[in-house]
Amino acid sequence: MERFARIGEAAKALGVSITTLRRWETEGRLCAEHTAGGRRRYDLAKLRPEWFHAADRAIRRAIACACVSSHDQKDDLERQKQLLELYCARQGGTFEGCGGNRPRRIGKSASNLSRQVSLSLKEGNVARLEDCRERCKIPVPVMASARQIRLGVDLGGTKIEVLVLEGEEREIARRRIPTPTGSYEAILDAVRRLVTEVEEELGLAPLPVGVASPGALMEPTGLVKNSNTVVLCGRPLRTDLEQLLARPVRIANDANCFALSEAADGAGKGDSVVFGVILGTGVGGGLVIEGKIVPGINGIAGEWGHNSLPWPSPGELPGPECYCGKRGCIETFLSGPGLALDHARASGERWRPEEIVRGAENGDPACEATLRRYEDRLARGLAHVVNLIDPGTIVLGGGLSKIARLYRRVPHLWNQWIFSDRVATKLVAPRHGDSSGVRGAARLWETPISPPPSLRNFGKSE
Ligand SMILES: OC[C@H]1O[C@](O)(CO)[C@@H](O)[C@@H]1O
Repeated sequence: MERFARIGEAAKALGVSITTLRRWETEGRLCAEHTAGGRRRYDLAKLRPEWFHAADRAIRRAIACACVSSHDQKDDLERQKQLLELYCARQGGTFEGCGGNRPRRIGKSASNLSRQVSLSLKEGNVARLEDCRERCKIPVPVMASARQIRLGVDLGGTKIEVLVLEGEEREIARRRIPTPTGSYEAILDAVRRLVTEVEEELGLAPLPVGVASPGALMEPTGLVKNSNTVVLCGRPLRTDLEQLLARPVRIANDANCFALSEAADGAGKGDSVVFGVILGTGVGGGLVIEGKIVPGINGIAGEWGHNSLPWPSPGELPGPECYCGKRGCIETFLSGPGLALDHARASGERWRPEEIVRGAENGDPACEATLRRYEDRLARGLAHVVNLIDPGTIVLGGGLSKIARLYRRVPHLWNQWIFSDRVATKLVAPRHGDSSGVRGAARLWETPISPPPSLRNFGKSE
């Protein structure tokens, strides 16, 4: 690959049009080099450093440190972290996140941190923030965060959606396409296309991206686990997207993003403990406490869909086979395919969930019986959730959350299984419908997820 590219090649490398590239140059966000003959060339090693530094990436170690001096500078800290994260992504590395604090207060860990920084400075591996600003000539997310623009991607089993949110509520762009089936690379490419198209159309500098995805990232490898979109399993989704998009990416479980969105400005707003449930191709759950996602030490908090169905009747045992290798998981009864399978077993008819719901509305006894079994199982499953975490609100999401009767019937049924004389938990429909996942993904850049345990100890002596 030629390092010094003509304008068309450089625009292609960045995934933008020539007009956008020219505008960035006029705005001083990137500079061209000049050949001896006075021709403009764009240095790809600066624009897409990850293509050129793959070899030394493996041996380089960077410590990124952001600091502010008081609590009311939280926004400033977040901006510094975004800048550092972008810098690391541009160098081809992955930023794992480190908090900033008042150095005076963090005492021992501060001195360990500064020892690590000076060691790395000696090794030539640390870039000061000023250096990052200087080197990140190409658009930085600081600009976006000043305008409070966030970009979320919902990477679902059936559709990929991109959303750009301005401020708290305003959706300024949205795109949705069917998820390409069968190939991980096709999924990555679809995300890249959607993100760059939407940014280009709005004339935005590359934004940091939040992604909602089924499953979780295995730490410390960052490989995906537990995704019902099985081509994602075992893949380094975050690193691959960071490299492809040349920017920092945060990924969280789809149900966690859904719960975050509904707790922030949706049906759970005002409640300190909100449990968000996905009833779709898969069944998942996310827990948000005081406005923050609780990811859990294994990254699986809320995954109630892979517990076995509680208080099973003999006819429900051992239960259908699950893709996770077990039998009788809640997901095998309460997902869309689970509902269809249950109806087919009982009636011999292979109907889709929406046909079963319509059938029940039109008085079909087999459809009515299927929905009653579904409601009873949902009540038992959610009773476990209430007994365990006792949330103020449970919000249902995913395709099956559109079944209106669930909100009337399930709270009557769950009383018998919940260990309390009175149940105040509300079961509610999502305010943002099936946009909640993508809204929560965009919010990943506003409410940082608590760092995994390995990073919580960052700066402490080993
Ligand atoms: O997509 C819905 C849910 O399905 C799962 O992959 C489990 O099978 C969860 O991780 C996700 O939240």
